Amino acid sequence: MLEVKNVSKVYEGKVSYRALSKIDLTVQQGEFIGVMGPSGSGKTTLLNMVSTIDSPTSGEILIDGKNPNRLSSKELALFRRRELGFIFQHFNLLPTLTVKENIVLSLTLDGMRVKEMNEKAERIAEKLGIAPILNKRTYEISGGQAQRTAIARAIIYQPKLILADEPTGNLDSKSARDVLEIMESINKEAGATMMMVTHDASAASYCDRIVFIKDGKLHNELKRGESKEQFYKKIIKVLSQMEEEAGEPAVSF
Ligand SMILES: Nc1ncnc2c1ncn2[C@@H]1O[C@H](COP(=O)(O)OP(=O)(O)OP(=O)(O)O)[C@@H](O)[C@H]1O
Repeated sequence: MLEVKNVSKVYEGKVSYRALSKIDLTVQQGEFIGVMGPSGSGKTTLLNMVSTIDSPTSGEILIDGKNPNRLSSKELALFRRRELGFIFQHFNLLPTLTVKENIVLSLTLDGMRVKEMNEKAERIAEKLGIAPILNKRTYEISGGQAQRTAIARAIIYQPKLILADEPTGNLDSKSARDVLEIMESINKEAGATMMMVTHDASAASYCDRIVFIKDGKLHNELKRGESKEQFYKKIIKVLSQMEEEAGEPAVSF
């Protein structure tokens, strides 16, 4: 589903900075993969490459066999809208629109009929428990509701690949758990492939596999296999080892 082949990223500037170095990663269709590592290790850089927000300096990324960097800007906009779903830490909702309008924004851009859009929005909102707030503005809703709205927006096209950058970073623990359970069910029931960057070991324990990045390189990998609790303990162990090696905190609770 997703192939990251020998990808490096150098940010050019007065002093150029190599943020990623020769990353190889294959993600299977339907896999829920987590990306962890210390602050500044290159997690968001990797996610930005995969999400086509930025392009690698060398190497290539294939999504479902396609290299998005080879698409024209118009094709790329359509590819992003229809095949990728984005979930961010700060929700990135448009404050002047209602919850429903935010959810159906990409359908509006594609010229779908209003009745069909409303039906789709209502069906998804029902599933995510936000049906009662569809007509509220985004400043009238809680963080947990805002993230569910962002998830509804991300899955409206039933994308093959959903990318999440610290999706629980701004949520209390109950809302974080709700959001992770929703993401888990989208992954298991709709079969969407997911990639999530997180600092939080308990969020990461929802994944099937975690790759750990350190200094722009793949450092380690853990597969879930057993219970969330066992997986959580293993994740904490790797994070503490990384912390010891670096002499700085790599984990936040
Ligand atoms: N646009 C940019 N220009 C120059 N350097 C950048 C740019 N974006 C990121 N970097 C640098 O690349 C490195 C990796 O950054 P990145 O945001 O990918 O790290 P991260 O692992 O996501 O960190 P955090 O957990 O703190 O969000 C950092 O040292 C950062 O300062």
